[in-house]
Amino acid sequence: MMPVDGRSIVTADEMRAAEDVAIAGGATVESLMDRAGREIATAVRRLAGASPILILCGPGNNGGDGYVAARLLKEAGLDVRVAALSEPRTEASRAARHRWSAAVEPFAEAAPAPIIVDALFGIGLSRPLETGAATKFAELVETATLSIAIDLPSGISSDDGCILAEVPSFDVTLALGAVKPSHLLQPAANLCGKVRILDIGVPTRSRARVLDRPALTPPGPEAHKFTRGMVAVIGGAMPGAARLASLAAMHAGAGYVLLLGDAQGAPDAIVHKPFYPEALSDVRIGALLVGPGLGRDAEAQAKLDAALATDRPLVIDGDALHLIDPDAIKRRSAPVILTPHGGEFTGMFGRSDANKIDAARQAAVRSGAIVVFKGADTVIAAPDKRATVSRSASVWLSTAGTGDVLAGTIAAVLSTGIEPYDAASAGVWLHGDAARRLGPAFVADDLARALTAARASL
Ligand SMILES: NC(=O)C1=CN([C@@H]2O[C@H](COP(=O)(O)OP(=O)(O)OC[C@H]3O[C@@H](n4cnc5c(N)ncnc54)[C@H](OP(=O)(O)O)[C@@H]3O)[C@@H](O)[C@H]2O)[C@@H](O)CC1
Ligand SMILES: Nc1ncnc2c1ncn2[C@@H]1O[C@H](COP(=O)(O)OP(=O)(O)O)[C@@H](O)[C@H]1O
Ligand SMILES: [K+]
Repeated sequence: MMPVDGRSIVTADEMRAAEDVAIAGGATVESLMDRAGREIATAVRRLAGASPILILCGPGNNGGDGYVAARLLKEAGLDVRVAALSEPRTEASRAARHRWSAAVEPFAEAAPAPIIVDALFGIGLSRPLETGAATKFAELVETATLSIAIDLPSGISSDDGCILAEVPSFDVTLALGAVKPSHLLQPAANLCGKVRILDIGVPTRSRARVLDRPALTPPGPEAHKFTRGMVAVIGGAMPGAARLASLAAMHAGAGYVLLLGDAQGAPDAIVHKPFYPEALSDVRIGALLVGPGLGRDAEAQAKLDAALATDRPLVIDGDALHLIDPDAIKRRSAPVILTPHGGEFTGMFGRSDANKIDAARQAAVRSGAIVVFKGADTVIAAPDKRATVSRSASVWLSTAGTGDVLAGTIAAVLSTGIEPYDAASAGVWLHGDAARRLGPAFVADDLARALTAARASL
């Protein structure tokens, strides 16, 4: 059972293609199912101890995995029952069913059990479960003391984070071979519980990964405040937002933070001046941040235009995202990182039918910028189609000002000269780690200060 951080995210089609490569290399569907069933049995045994187990099997290969695991668990002496939604329909799952020597209970009549293993549907789910089956399924899962989904909780589609039927929430999901987008994308991700990967011997390839702890180095003995990274933050109509971003940049490790705007109440370490355009051409600026609390009037537009006209790496957030045209960003030669939440993203790029990973990728291609599409499932995407998805760090991030803190954090990492995609990813990780450290009901100011501990942990 492997943790998911840093691992590839694979769509259903990419998983099937990987399976085809394995089969072309001499494996068979039966041998893959045998390996998957063995890994599942080992994991379930570890999780379930000696408690009685009910395995729910569907008609496809997900069900086949369930029959194999049931047989192995029974051979190991555990109390295992199987209930099937319908007869197996694939050759491999029929063979697996055949080797299960005990009874198969009708799904509708299955009695509850302390441990429920859901092997109804995996990546092959094509429509919602029928109402009766969905109700029975929810009852069995909700009354269990431990519920384990094989590959995916049945009723969520693999690639877009959508829930097709009413799906109960699981304690553990065992992803076969690789995580799928719906293990990370909301709302489906919230039903998966703890996600662990089982190695089924099928190598996978993908341009998308789960966010991992970054490798940031501490300053060396030769460091001084400007080599550590200088961040300039442009203030505006709502000065608190730029102050929060500046505070975050300092606590995330910037060597020097210049706040061009109202700094009333900000720590003395933050250098502040009224905004003047020439300040932006200081070559020591490693990252310029514009947008938090900027306002949306002509003055705000003039500040944004001045920032765009520089050759400094730029983070664009908040109000500035409402003022900017994605095509104008593409004309810029210095790096740009955009940090929209859902509303800002739609305002800039329009509504998309693509899943959140592909929508972020398309936006990155269109703008030529790194796009940090925020939410409980933040996606970081690059114009070359790399994408990283963050697991939800803390639901308590849903409070005003945490986006300003993220923008300042990313600017601090970017100012050190790190590649923009890596800087955005590291910033999202630091932000999430600071939130995890704080627990419930923090405010954005606390979050900015907690970045010191997050940065120190690397
Ligand atoms: N990839 C790999 O490397 C490996 C994959 N493995 C495993 O295989 C799984 C994928 O197997 P799979 O393709 O057979 O799909 P699966 O999810 O079992 O269901 C498809 C069946 O369900 C049916 N059906 C769909 N929706 C329905 C509904 N609402 N209500 C009723 N029926 C519905 C659908 O019918 P159809 O849509 O064709 O009408 C079809 O008959 C994968 O998740 C993993 O567990 C491992 O064994 C080994 C290595
Ligand atoms: N429910 C949630 N779970 C996890 N993270 C969240 C949730 N809601 C918001 N966030 C995170 O909190 C931050 C909020 O940013 P944003 O909406 O721009 O806030 P603000 O504009 O008030 O600063 C983002 O980093 C986002 O990913
Ligand atoms: K399943």
